Amino acid sequence: MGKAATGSGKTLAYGIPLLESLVSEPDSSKPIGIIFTPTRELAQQVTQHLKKLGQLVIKKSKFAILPLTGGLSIQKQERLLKYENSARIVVATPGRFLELIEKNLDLIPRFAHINTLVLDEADRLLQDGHFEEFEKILKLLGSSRKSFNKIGWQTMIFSATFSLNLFSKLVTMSWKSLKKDENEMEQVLKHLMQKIRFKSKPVIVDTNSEEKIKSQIRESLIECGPMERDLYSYYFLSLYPGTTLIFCNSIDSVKKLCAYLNNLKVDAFQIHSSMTQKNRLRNLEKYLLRSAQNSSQNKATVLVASDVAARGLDIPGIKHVVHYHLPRTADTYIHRSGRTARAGNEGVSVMICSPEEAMGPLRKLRKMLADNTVDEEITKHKKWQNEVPLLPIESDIVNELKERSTLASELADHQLALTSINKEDSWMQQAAQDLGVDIDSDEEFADLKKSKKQNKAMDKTEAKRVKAYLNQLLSRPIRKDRRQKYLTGGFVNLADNLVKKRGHDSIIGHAKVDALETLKNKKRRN
Ligand SMILES: Nc1ncnc2c1ncn2[C@@H]1O[C@H](COP(=O)(O)OP(=O)(O)OP(=O)(O)O)[C@@H](O)[C@H]1O
Repeated sequence: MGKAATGSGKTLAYGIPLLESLVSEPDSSKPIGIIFTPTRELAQQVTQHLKKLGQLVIKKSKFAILPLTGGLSIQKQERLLKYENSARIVVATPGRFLELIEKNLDLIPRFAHINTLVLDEADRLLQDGHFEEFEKILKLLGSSRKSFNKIGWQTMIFSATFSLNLFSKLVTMSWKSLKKDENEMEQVLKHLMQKIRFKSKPVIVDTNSEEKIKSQIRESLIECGPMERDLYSYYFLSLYPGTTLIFCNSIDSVKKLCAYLNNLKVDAFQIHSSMTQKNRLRNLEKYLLRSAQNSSQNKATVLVASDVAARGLDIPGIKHVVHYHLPRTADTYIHRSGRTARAGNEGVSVMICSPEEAMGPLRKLRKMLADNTVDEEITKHKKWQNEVPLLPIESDIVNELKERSTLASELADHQLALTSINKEDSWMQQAAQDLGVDIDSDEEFADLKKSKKQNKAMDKTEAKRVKAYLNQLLSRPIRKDRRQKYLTGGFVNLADNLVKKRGHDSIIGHAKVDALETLKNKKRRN
């Protein structure tokens, strides 16, 4: 059982021994190990990671390390499984793996030969509803294995978090139900022993028993009204460009925020579970590519994501993680934040929350993340606000951004309403065609369509006008302290900064700033 901070290299901790086995048994076609991951993207990433590491030694088959995940063609996966020397190491999501072995029972004895079973992000299995498929797989492989009298395989489980408390819902959980962390590991072990049926107590390698959020992550907080999250996200991106990952709690918010940012000419891509797998992977690729182009120009590149991207993803160069909504549980907060500050780097994690959230869920979150090693007395008197510094907000810049933000938001609502109407329309057309009904002659259908359009979307000319006006606003540079009349007046000589290309790339009159440095300086002053 391996526990280590996010981004510390757990993949290779299990990957290297697996590859070693592969190299030491090059001529056998027997599977060596199965790695289970909770998401499809993570399975693809682990496959790439291991393939890269093994490229010089794995020569027998391109498919020796094979990802088997949902969302991609099962027929193709069935075909690849038949190739010689393929699937020596399988990286799978439990659902698809179960589907494959239930469909083709010959695969059960084949995979029952493995020596190693790895569960990445294993603590997810402790959560309700995540275990059934995995349990079925264990049963099928286990009973087949008995028939050829093999001793058990080695089970390795990994995560950055192993704690039952961390799964409690931050919104509904009461203060009293927060248990102290004593014997927490024991509780988790008991739980896992029942579920995974370890033969004996597992060896635990815990590289960070005290720290819950790694010290290379600078956390921070933006407090704003519940309807101002868009505006403050835009503010953050305008002031601190760089590769950023923004997490939202709902798919609708992901779609809206992505459209909103694109309207503001910020390069934003989205990823959420209701997209097709191909589009999810394509958007991740586009994000990586654009981020590489933009970082040389100091421009923001954003991935707006639901929690499908919270665990395990290793995207190089993410400087900032923004929690557009507070996550629902503390484990999600740790994993989301861990998408930055990877492989020894530093990074920033910013929570955007309303004052109401700050009084409830945020306080609970901070309590759960509090360092257990700190003297009880000190912790008791330590104000939770001190633990998460507020990000300094410059109200004149926020005011500058307000009008464009409102327009971009209206336009995004309009765009999303149009998309959903169009989708419904094509669905209705199809249904009508199937039933042999002429949809245009049906007044009820036409009225319904009309009222929906009136409720959600602007009319065409209005949308055009808003877009044109927004673009006009966007063509004007943002200026710090617009009250300063002349570029050469005031404390900061704006003209001089402009000529010498000093200062901020998109906010005239502002110094170049870096979120990480700002927070480091703030902490020093505190
Ligand atoms: N010894 C090393 N030296 C330098 N970089 C490393 C080393 N080991 C791993 N890395 C790199 O560190 C990054 C993070 O590794 P990995 O994705 O395995 O982290 P993790 O611990 O699984 O994180 P998470 O808990 O978020 O899944 C990867 O890009 C990996 O290539």
